Amino acid sequence: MPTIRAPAKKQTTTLTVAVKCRPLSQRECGRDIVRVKNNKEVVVLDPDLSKDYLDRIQNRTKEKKYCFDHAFGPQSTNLVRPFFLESLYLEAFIFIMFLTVEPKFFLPSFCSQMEHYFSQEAVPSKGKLKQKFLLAVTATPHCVLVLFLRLKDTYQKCISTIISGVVQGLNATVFAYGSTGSGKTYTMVGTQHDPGLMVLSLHTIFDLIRRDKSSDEFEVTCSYLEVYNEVIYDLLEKSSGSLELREDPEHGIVVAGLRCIKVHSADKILELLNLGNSRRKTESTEANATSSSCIHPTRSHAVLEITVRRKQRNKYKNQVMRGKLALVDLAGSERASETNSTGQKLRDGANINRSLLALANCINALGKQQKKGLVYVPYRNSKLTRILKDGLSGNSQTVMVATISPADSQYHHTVNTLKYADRAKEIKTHIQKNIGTIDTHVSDYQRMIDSLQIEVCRLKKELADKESQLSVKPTETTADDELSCLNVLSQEISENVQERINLQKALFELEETNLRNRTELQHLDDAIAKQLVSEKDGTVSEALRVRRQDILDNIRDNDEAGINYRKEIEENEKHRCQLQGMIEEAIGNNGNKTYLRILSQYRLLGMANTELQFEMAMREQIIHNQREAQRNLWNLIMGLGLEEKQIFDFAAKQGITIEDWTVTRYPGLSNRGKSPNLASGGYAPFSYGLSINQCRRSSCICQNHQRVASKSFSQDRWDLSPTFCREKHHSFYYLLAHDNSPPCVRFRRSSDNWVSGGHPISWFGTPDKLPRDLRKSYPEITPVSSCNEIYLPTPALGADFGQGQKDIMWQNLYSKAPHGAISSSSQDMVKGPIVGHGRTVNGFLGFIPSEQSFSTHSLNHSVQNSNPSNHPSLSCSHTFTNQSFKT
Ligand SMILES: Nc1ncnc2c1ncn2[C@@H]1O[C@H](COP(=O)(O)OP(=O)(O)OP(=O)(O)O)[C@@H](O)[C@H]1O
Repeated sequence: MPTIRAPAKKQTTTLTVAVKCRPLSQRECGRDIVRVKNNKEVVVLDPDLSKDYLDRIQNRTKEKKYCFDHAFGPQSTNLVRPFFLESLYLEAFIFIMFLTVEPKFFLPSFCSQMEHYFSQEAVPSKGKLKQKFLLAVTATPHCVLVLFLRLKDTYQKCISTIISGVVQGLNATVFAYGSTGSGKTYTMVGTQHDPGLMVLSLHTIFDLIRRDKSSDEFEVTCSYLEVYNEVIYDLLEKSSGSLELREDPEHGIVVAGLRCIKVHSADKILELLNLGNSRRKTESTEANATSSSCIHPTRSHAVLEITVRRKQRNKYKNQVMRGKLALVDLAGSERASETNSTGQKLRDGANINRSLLALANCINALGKQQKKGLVYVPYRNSKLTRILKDGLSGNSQTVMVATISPADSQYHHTVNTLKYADRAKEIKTHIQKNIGTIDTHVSDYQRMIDSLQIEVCRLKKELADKESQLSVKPTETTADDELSCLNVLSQEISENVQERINLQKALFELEETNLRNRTELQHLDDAIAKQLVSEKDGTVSEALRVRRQDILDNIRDNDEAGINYRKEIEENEKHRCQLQGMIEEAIGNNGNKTYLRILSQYRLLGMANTELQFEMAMREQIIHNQREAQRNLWNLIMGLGLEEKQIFDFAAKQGITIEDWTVTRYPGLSNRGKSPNLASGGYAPFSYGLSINQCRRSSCICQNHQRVASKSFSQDRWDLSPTFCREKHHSFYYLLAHDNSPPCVRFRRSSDNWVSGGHPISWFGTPDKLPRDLRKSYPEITPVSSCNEIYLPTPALGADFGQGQKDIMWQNLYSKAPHGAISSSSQDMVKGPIVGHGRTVNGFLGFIPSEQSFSTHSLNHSVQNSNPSNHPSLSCSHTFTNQSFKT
């Protein structure tokens, strides 16, 4: 029996930002300009002491003040404070001494004693006692409060809560950001006497595992990598080559080939950590030689990743929770121009700054996003931001530790760091337990990759055999030359493919962002129109207008970025054609054609493998959407106010088992009518998935709330049904209307068509857009066969969005092709069974006929073509159509 599980609850949280100011070092002979107040406020004084009183009171100073979740002054250490160093401990000490010398206060009859002292004149030393009593009364809450705050102040407290989450299957990221020599490594790695966050968190993890009372099985693994010059190296390997980033549907961004070591104690990881640290790239720069206390600044970004797998032994036996803790020590954020570096050093600086600039841009965009709507976040601009993507906006509880120096010479760096930290406060992440599930089509892809890899191995072997045969031939040198030329070409072509994949993914994300922006714009327009109608004087709320303008700006910015990406893809394509031509020529001119052909085939297979991985990444997005849809379905079920029993009965009738029911109580949706979308007739902010079914086939989330017309054969009129949901999910396609006619239309996927059986026959499209004369000529749709086949006119859907589909061939909509027909463009009619379709881009529905074979050339076409159904993401998958879309 198929099973469904209630989705894990998602919790939105903001980034925790802590600032740590290191002590002034002996090498720095400047002034201390940083003040930390109340463990939260950071004041940076104006470094210019010559400013007169007037300047200061008129606020013409460069003094800056920021407030954060935590702020640590120069005296703070990574774990505990030295005793008696701080006034708190002194206060506490005095108080304890006071209590010890006055044992009467410990008596149980404390209150009555006090009454006695103050009511009876007989007590000779009343004045002294009263004084002591008042001191005790005022000191107690003060000490307790300050003690509490100070205890919270330690780093252990600051991050231990998120670390306990890692053992429960949550993700967490901690990264230190700051200029060179500001104390990032000290904070993250620490010293023997003052261990850093990496060490402390490891101890916490193992402590938690040791203290765990359940019978669950734990497995801790760790990896340590560095990003240097935009190249990823494994710090746990002695001489690691460069590693590639890959997007895994289940685990997010992963580094292919990175060593992951199983560890059983914190000490073992510390050993590895020390080993890895000794391999990090360090350099001495001008900036540091003069201005900082750091002699060998690190030039790379280091990421320690600790994964805790928890195999449950209770009733959810097959569940595996997987928590991930990423601890990141970034390189210094100073600008390359400030380091007076040249040559290799300048290149390092530029690359470090490229990563940090990309990180800063992501922080800026994410910060802006919280205030202004959806902004494209350029994660793809550097390896670092791709690695940190989850930590910045995805499923992770994240702590940013901004490190600063108190020296006046570092004023600009300090203020810059604090500015970014301040923006980062706005960033929101969504945490959710990583509970292991197995997705069938993901494993299908994995199987395909595996078989491709086997094929690659076979060819490799064949190649080696050929090579050994060739090595005895006299024409060795010429062959070698040609080979090395071919190698260079192949290398270039694989880089070219990688670049194109990155560009397409970026474009895809960008369009997703803008799609959501457009949906919000539509909602805003509706809201503004409603307000205009209801308010007679025609005044529209300023907030709505401002928001609308912001979204329009974002759309424009994103569109511009999209145009650039498209241009880059075109360039990339041209380059690829040139390279391919050169390879062909090289093969043609060569005597050892068979060998070269194998070599070329081997390279191409490697590329196919890469493209397949890209395809997997796209699928991941679709899976993500499906999960989102499933979550919304749960919301919807909860919103219907049905009894638990009713839902279980219904599910049982459909042959579905519901697992883990308890976690699905979503706030605000517990009662019928509470859902704003259902009750008010407004549009739902997201697509609501409405299918639970056993078969997992192709999938697609469609644009929500598009007006759809349906025509019932019993009545002779069109019913305009503005849907609040329109979604095809797995092998069904659902439509719900706000009103009651028809309340729900469901399309089932038959062996080769979409069938609407038992429900009114419906036509998808927008009749108001249907030209009048055509309406006359095609007054109704005739079912093609007895099983009520229907056609989904994709151009008509596109037309609803005004996406350049003016000349729609309406006759296509009524074609009576024997196997069902869906046009993949406005002009062509493609015959053949529909095996699935891709995804909506700008509200456009794209279908892929299974029997149509696409060449890589279609990619080129799709990039230039304004038809959104030919989106590059779809085209890329065309290469694999026959395997990947047939289910
Ligand atoms: N909280 C602190 N207490 C005492 N010393 C500190 C503290 N923070 C940093 N330092 C000292 O300041 C110097 C610079 O620190 P660190 O190497 O951690 O800087 P960094 O920001 O990691 O530099 P880079 O960007 O080059 O990696 C070191 O000598 C370190 O011992």
